[in-house]
Amino acid sequence: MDLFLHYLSMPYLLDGVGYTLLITVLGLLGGLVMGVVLAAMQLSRFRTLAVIARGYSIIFRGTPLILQMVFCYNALPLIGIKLTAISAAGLALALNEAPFIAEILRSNVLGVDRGQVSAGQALGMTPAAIMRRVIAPQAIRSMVPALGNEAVSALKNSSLASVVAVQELTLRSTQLASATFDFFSIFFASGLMYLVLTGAIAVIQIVVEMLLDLDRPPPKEQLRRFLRALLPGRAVPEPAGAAGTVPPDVAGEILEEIAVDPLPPASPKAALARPDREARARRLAGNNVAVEVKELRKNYGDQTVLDGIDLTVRAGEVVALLGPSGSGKSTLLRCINRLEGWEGGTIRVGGRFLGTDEGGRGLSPRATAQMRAGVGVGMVFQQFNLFGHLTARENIAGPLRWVQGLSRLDADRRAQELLERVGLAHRADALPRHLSGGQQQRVAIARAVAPGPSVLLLDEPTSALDPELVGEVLEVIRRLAVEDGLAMIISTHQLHFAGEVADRIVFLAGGSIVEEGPADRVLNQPRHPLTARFLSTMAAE
Ligand SMILES: Nc1ncnc2c1ncn2[C@@H]1O[C@H](COP(=O)(O)OP(=O)(O)OP(=O)(O)O)[C@@H](O)[C@H]1O
Repeated sequence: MDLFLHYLSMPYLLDGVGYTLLITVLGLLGGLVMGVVLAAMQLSRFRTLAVIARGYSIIFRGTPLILQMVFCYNALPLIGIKLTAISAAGLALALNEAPFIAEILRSNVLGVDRGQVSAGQALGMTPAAIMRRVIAPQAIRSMVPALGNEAVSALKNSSLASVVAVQELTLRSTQLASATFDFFSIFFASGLMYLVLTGAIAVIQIVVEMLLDLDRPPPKEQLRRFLRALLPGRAVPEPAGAAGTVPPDVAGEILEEIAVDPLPPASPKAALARPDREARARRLAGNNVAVEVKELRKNYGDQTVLDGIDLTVRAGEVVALLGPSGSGKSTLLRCINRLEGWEGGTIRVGGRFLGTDEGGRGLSPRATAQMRAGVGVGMVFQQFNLFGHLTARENIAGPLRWVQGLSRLDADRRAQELLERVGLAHRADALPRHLSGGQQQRVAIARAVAPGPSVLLLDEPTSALDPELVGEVLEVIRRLAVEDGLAMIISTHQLHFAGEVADRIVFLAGGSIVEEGPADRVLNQPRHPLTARFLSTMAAE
């Protein structure tokens, strides 16, 4: 035992620990930097870069680290790069770690819900802003455990540096054991030193995970969890109310969450029924054109999804898109917002060709995003697509700061105003996953109208909701239509709502508009047999 304690505090071995740490840090930091570059290359639009990165991964994941160490130390000098043993070992470890770290980064970036990316695009965020504000914060949270694993394996792999005579812990332990023949005490002491180092990595991982935890509890509870994670076998006293019973503040929160949160009273304007439809139609006919779609053709592979669509929507007009599933409603909305490209025809929003310059040449994703924000076209998605790591308030205020350049104060004020308007001011600090579907969609609508768009596209805004939540969302949309005078194109299966709110109904089937006209006329006296069949099927449901 004495010998064991002696080796534990022996400077010769402790120096070895220092070298071990140095190589590990070099390997991890270098691997992280190269991993980011490799991941970016693999995710890039440029195929050549992706192919080069993949080739690198195949070579460096597929060959033993020990050979890479020897290569860096003995072969690089042949081409004029002479490194010290420690630098060569650090470089080899970095080269070896890079493809593993790149895969962790890539898979976590791809794991972020694509709907949130579409929402960011629709809000006018540039690809860089989407990466920085939406993808990276969520990807980083989910990659911490895998990076912790990688750090532990890098630490253990650093022992291979002994092959190029780096005096790290394993080499020094072996040398000492060969000289003293006290194998057991020395290797036991060095094993314990490795355990302390990997234990420290585990502690760092736990702390980072806790700091990044979006549901982070108060500091006292955090300390208790930390101790419980460190001492899994030992009972750490639960605070009152933690076991079995729900503490009063949490119970209050849950009750608040499930409580009905009614919309504020409608403005007198919104409470009124639609004014005389014919007078309104005449007034709308004199308004500027908000959206103009001409001869739009869109294919997915061999399938023609939109086949020569012509559609004009005027400022303030509400158009309901009806049609059977697969008729192309969502695709049409996504094309209008330039979230999709197309094969033929033109689309103008607010008089501008979104995504192309005056000469018809395609703009970069960044320029398209800026144009989207400039023309003022908002979008609400079937699956809400709220940014999962941001509170309701931040979902609205964030894009106002990042895209419209508002100050934090102004953006927060506008977000609060809109949350009040959709009846959710009391849930401003809630994360999307703590809101019901109806509440999430109300926040998503508030987010879409926050920058004051002139055109709002709503893609089946209620079809992902439980029936009892549909009404609250439709009421928010109805009020927007009446109060704000936005041009709206709504794809919906809610016939009653379409009849009440829409000025015009456009019926799509097989990628073509087969009928369009005033909402009450189309709903009550459809002229095309497909419209009639669809309406009677929907009515029967
Ligand atoms: N990204 C895609 N890749 C390939 N095909 C697609 C893609 N998106 C849509 N489609 C196809 O395009 C057609 C139209 O789809 P779209 O979602 O626009 O219809 P929809 O009328 O909105 O349907 P629903 O009412 O069910 O949402 C469908 O046949 C669909 O399978």
